[in-house]
Amino acid sequence: MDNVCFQQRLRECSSTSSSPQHQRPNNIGYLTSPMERKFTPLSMKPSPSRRDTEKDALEFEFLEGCKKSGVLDIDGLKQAVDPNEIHIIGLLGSGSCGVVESAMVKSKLMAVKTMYKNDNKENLKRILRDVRIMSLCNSPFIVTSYGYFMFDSSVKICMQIMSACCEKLLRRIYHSKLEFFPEYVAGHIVYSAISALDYLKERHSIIHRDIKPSNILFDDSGNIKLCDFGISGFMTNSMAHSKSEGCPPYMAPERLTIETNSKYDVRSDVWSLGITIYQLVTGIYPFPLNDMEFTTLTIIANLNLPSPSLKGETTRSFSPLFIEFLDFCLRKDVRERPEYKQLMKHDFFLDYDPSRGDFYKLKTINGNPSHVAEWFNSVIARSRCEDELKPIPNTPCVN
Ligand SMILES: Nc1ncnc2c1ncn2[C@@H]1O[C@H](COP(=O)(O)OP(=O)(O)OP(=O)(O)O)[C@@H](O)[C@H]1O
Repeated sequence: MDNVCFQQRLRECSSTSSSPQHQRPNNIGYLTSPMERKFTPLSMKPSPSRRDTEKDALEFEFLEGCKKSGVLDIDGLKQAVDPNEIHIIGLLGSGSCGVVESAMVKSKLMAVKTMYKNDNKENLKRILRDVRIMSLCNSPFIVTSYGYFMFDSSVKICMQIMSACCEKLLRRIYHSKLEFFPEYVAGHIVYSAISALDYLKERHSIIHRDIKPSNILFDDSGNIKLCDFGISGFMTNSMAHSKSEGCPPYMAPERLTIETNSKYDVRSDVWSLGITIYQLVTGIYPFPLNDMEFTTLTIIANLNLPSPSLKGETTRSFSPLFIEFLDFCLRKDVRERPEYKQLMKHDFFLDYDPSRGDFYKLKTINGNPSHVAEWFNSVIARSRCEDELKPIPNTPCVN
């Protein structure tokens, strides 16, 4: 490997705006401003001297999208909704691109994600991707979109409301000194996330590219769904061809290396899921994190250094099947890392497939009925809401 290129790619990654300490747009507020409530399609003709065809295409897509703005599909009923009918209740979360709030819309409780538009092409690309992919998807393992609103300076996506993301749960668990995610919950997350990722790949040729604890959501019934498609990409010949952003600490080694970062496939999401699961069950991000993100990324990208493994875990015990499954996901050399279809044949995955009847693991564990919903609700009951905002030491702070 050309060391100069490698170092350069690592520096790019560690300085990206989607680094763990995401930068937030300074115009984010909890409340919807009166400006946003008024829908006025933009006149977006760029001046001839500053013509950028890609930006023109994005702005055209935005104008086309405006035609469907304000039409929500709520429980099978399509209806035109006035932005004034969005009654914000409270903040659910925030990310690099905007805020997510709970809201009542036409007597339906929803999550409304507001993303702020600026002059930056990448910002518009990200917003449009999120809108487009959310509208496209129909999977029990992906948060459902009801529709969206487009305004001059922002876009709102109205979606199914979930109860908490894995990151918030992990923070609650850590600060209340509860047991980290049990293996059977990890199994349920693996089953749901891989089903969602496989659906995205097979049905829409989409790669998620941003798998991390904050993008995996729980509802009160124990359902697990993926969200946040802002940096997802469309693949050609099963390969992604853009060196798009992501969250560097969860990026696969091949995405950190200059020769391969613009040509990778869904196996990079397998790695990110592996790191996420490792963190949820041990409570620890598996690489040393210090002020120099560059150092962390160098360790991840170095194929000669060992991968994290639950084999060495001394504080908790895990089944050999789970350990093996995670070891497969965390193979540093992408050529040795399995794709979804291979992982879906692994016994650990199959144990959590509800269609397997008596073999379905969540029916009984040690003879006792065991449900993810019970676990989730007991964590919520036994921990404090304010802890969701407190970071965990040595863990990427992604939101
Ligand atoms: N449908 C939802 N229901 C409940 N909470 C949600 C929902 N969608 C998102 N959230 C919360 O809001 C947080 C931020 O959402 P999201 O990741 O979509 O924003 P983002 O700006 O794209 O963030 P990122 O910086 O991770 O890319 C999530 O981590 C989660 O806690």
